[in-house]
This record gives sequence, structure tokens and C-alpha cells, in this order.
Amino acid sequence: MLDISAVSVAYGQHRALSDAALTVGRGEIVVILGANGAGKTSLLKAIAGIVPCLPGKNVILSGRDLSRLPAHEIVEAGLASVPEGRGIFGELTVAENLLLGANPKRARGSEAARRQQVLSLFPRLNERLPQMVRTMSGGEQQMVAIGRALMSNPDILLLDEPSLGLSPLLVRELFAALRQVRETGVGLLLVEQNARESLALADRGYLIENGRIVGSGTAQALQSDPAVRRAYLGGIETGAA
Ligand SMILES: Nc1ncnc2c1ncn2[C@@H]1O[C@H](COP(=O)(O)OP(=O)(O)OP(=O)(O)O)[C@@H](O)[C@H]1O
Repeated sequence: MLDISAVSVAYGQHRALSDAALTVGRGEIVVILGANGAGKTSLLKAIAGIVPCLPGKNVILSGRDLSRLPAHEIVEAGLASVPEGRGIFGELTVAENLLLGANPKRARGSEAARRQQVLSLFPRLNERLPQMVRTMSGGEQQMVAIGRALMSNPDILLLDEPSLGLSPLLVRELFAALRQVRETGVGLLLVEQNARESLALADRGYLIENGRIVGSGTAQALQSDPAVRRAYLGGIETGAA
């Protein structure tokens, strides 16, 4: 469904991403693994149209070329983002944040149904609809952020380190919710440092080093790859703990 290629990003003289290519199918969960500064966030931002890319970028969603569209039109086309730091409005309530997520034209008219879907996905938001988001816990804020993105009725959801800073229990709860999202046919592309948990969640993965995709495979194959185990699953990698 999502097919990207030749995605390169430079910040001044610094090349953060070179010639990245990947695909995400309908209802598929794909994880991008890489160390700090490898270029993971730059890749998601490039796909979402948030950072300028070097010439040649191809971003195709369900046959439609999004390569040269501005960020808001990319959301309209069905590609929603949950950025690192969550991108929600702390001074607004949960209900208001969700409503803002339904602003794209593709979501209008179905706000109530979508909100119902988000609340069944994250039941603990139900009793917190009037609560100001900045007073919520990190995990709850992450649920609001994912809920807000889902309100736009996306075909693909991009998530930047959704498990960051969450307790193991909350990571499990969050990833269970992401499994339910994929059941609705939405494709998920997530960036994670939590390799153990995210490979257990994902169908496929890509490895990124120094701005280049250096490997890919099914989650199962990556889990048993000795180089992946050494770099991402061994010694200092402690899963969600
Ligand atoms: N706005 C910017 N201006 C200059 N350099 C940047 C900018 N954003 C990112 N970089 C640099 O580009 C490289 C890739 O950064 P990026 O945030 O994409 O990596 P990442 O893999 O997401 O890292 P992390 O896991 O630490 O978030 C890094 O060297 C970073 O310092």
C-alpha cells in the first residue's frame, strides 16, 4: 500500500538519510530499528512531508504519488503521524484533541463513529474526555496522540518511538492496541529503540545505520539474525524493562 524509494535528507552539509526505500502493506506492522541518530525520525518526517528531501523522492500510497504534496495534503491522502513527543495539545482536553484530529476532509462526517472506535481501543480515555492532556501520564498522552492520528481515518499510521518512557505494562497495553488497529486494515510503520518488544509486534523490519537501510526481513528472521541479536537484542538491550 505504501511504497517509498530514493528518500534522502540533508540538514545543511549533514546527510541524515541516503536513498531509503521500504514498503508497508495493508494491515501490516513494519518496524524500523536503529541506534540514536541513525536517521529513523528523519525517515518518518520525510515520508510525512515534514522535512525537505533531496530530489528524487518517491512516496506512493495506494498508487497515488504523494512525493511532492505538502504535509497537510499527505494527511488528507491517508497518511497520519504520531510524532516523537506526541504532537498533542497539552492545554486542551482529550475530547478537544480527538476532535482536532478529525479535521481532515477525509474524516469529516464520521467523527462520532471514529471517536467511538478510539475509545473502544483505549477504554481508559473514556472517563478522561474532559481532562486537560498535560495533566495526564505519559502513557495516557501516548494513547491520546495515537487516538488523535486515528481520528483522521488513515490508511497508514507512522509512529515515532511510541513506547518511549512507558512502563513495560503500558508498552504491552499500547502494542495490543496497535494490533487491533492493524486488524482494521491500517498499515503501521513504527520507529523503535525497543527492539525486543517491537520485533515481537511487527511482521517485518528494516535496519538503519548512519542514514542507510542496511538490512530487512521478516520480524522472525531478524529476531534470529546473529548480527541483529548482537546489535539490538544482546547485552545492553533490556527490552521494555
Ligand atoms: N533539524 C536538524 N538539523 C540538523 N541536524 C539534524 C536535524 N534533525 C536531525 N539531525 C541530525 O540527523 C541525524 C539523524 O537524526 P534522526 O533524528 O533522524 O535520528 P534518529 O535515528 O531518529 O535518532 P534518535 O533515535 O536519537 O531519535 C542525526 O545526526 C541528527 O543529529
